[in-house]
Amino acid sequence: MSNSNVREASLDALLKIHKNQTYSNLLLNDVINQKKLSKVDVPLYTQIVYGTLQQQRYIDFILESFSRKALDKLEPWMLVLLRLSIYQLKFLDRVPDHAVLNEAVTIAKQRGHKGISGMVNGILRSYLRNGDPELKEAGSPLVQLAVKTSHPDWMIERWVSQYGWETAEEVAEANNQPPGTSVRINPLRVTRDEAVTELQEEGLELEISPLLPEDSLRIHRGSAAATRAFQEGRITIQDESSMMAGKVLAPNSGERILDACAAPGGKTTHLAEQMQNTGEVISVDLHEHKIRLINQQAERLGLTNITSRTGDARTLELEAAGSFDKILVDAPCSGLGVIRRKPDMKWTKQQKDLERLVSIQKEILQSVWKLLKPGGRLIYSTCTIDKHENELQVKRFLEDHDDALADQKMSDRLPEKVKQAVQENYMLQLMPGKFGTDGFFMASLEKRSDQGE
Ligand SMILES: C[S@@+](CC[C@H](N)C(=O)[O-])C[C@H]1O[C@@H](n2cnc3c(N)ncnc32)[C@H](O)[C@@H]1O
Repeated sequence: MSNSNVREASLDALLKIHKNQTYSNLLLNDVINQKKLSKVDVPLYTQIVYGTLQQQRYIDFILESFSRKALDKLEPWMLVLLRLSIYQLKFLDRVPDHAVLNEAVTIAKQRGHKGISGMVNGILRSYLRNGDPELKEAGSPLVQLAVKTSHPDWMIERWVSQYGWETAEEVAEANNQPPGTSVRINPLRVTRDEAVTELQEEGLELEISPLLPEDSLRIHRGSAAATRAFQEGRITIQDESSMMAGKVLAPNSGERILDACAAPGGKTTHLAEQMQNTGEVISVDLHEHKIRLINQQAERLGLTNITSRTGDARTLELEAAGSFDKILVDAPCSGLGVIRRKPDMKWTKQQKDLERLVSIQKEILQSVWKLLKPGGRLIYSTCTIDKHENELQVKRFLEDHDDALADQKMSDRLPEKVKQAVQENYMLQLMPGKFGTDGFFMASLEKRSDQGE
């Protein structure tokens, strides 16, 4: 397939995302599964689609200074074509400028009329002649940072107010870096060293995780999902930050565990593995269609100690009070810690979504707390970095619940390297990229055992 077909496919994909018909993380699987592109074309396609989404704000800043028409007045396909062309001219060294220009003009001729192709040609040539506009033209220092790192103003504003300028900038820069892939080893089927040998024999380049050396491998080259080790349940693709939630909950063999927000089952299966396929993990998710995903993972990994069911964790009355040894609440959240995996989130997420999520998280925590045994442990986790969803949520919960205690020993169950990110001994806030992981939060709470006795 030629590069021009890759660009057509990228244009179609970005147009679908632009019209809110799909999400970036689903697209790639679609294109590969439906064999729309050959294997060799996938890296360029991925780079153009993800890169254009990642840099959209900066690209629009460039386009605004060269287009006579306001960008929202352009036909969507033309805007998307201009964006992906500017992306290649500015950020992709591997494609020569004249090739980008020629193909953009050809596509514009095919999809539009002569006037449109002339406009596309004019805008791209002006950019090549004049280069980037001055960043200070973007506005205040905050807006300049938002444009430079290609984020919406509200996200930058929120991070600056919650963490200060320096961290906000680090987070925003990290969000534009490619995400890593790590895998969790299924200890019921394979040792770490056996997994290393097998994956290397399949051609993967990897290293033993510096954070969780017994449990995880970082994959630097090759597709973990395509390996026999994955298909036959010897490994699971999971970020190391998520593995830490399972390590911190630390379920024992024979225990009864609730995973209150469980789909697609990444953490449920980790808990079940740690329990040596004994005891019971009750895995609940609000969405019926996602229960299938948990079951598929359990089957793939050979786990029979998981019971999955649909349910609303805000009103879980299916279980007797105090009937679980440990509970995981991996709550629905804004996902602001995983932007590098889903760059379109920058343009689809809205600030008002966060308020709604904070109240859902609060309701879930309150409801499942009743189900925890006295002396039991609850881990609350999210893949966001927003303080309202994280530390403020947990602190308020502790204030409102006399029988809840901050687990001061959480650090003992964490990798040495991340302990510097522990707050007040019972909360961990990982920032995106800082330790090579996603942005992730967890807090460990214990239920008093001396109440009501
Ligand atoms: C962060 S994801 C969980 C990821 C999962 N723990 C894993 O590691 O694979 C949050 C999940 O919560 C579910 N959810 C949202 N609202 C819920 C509710 N009220 N009760 C139960 N599950 C809910 C969503 O469907 C979503 O699958």
